[in-house]
Amino acid sequence: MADPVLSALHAPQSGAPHAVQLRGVWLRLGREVVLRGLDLDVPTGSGVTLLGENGAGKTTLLRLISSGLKPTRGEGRILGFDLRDGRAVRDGVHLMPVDAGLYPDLTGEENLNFALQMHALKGDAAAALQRVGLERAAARRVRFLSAGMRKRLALARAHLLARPITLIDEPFANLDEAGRQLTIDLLGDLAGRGVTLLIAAHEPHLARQVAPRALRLAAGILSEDDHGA
Ligand SMILES: Nc1ncnc2c1ncn2[C@@H]1O[C@H](COP(=O)(O)OP(=O)(O)OP(=O)(O)O)[C@@H](O)[C@H]1O
Repeated sequence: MADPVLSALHAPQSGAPHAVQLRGVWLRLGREVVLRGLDLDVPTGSGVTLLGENGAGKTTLLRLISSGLKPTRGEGRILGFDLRDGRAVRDGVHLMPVDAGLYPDLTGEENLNFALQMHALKGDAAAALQRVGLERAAARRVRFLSAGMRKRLALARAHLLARPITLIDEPFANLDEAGRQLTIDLLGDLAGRGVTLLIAAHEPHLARQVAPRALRLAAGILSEDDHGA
């Protein structure tokens, strides 16, 4: 028998179709209940800035949307797929984690080409490295790059993959002024191409330039934030 909640989520919406839909999502990690009954609708092609204090659950929510964590309770659809269908969800979603999530023993260029291969995509890794000012890091192993250089490389990867849902955890950390502007340019470019962006950040004035809608996580509850601009 069809699950009534999932069926309702799957039903045509009156407005734009949604890239992300969550209904009554709870998530417990160890002894802690991090998410408490979240409802969320993110229209396809829109941008959301996710705010909240350290430990509020922003990373946890991004991991849930990317299928890296399963809800303890509740339902959801990501690009129309059941939230629990990890294989389908992962193909359409890219998560750039806060530590960049690169392979330290591969070079910059190898990291980009490997990511393209994993998604059966073609792309110009050399041009992507040039765009983020990392031409000279192309042949260097990631373990020898600085934190800011890794962040630039991870941004280049997110831009190159341009997955329909792109989740970015703290894109501005470790970056210099030019790197922050570059990040806004690259993420703005993705937004302009119709990518749905969710950005967890402590710099709402920067993130909201490309992901204007602000949501705040506090005590496991998600609410609209009109004061984050
Ligand atoms: N693997 C884990 N096991 C148990 N608890 C965890 C685990 N990962 C995270 N937590 C807890 O979940 C809560 C939310 O953490 P999360 O990393 O999602 O917060 P955040 O909003 O991203 O914080 P920050 O702004 O510091 O990056 C924290 O209290 C954290 O201790």
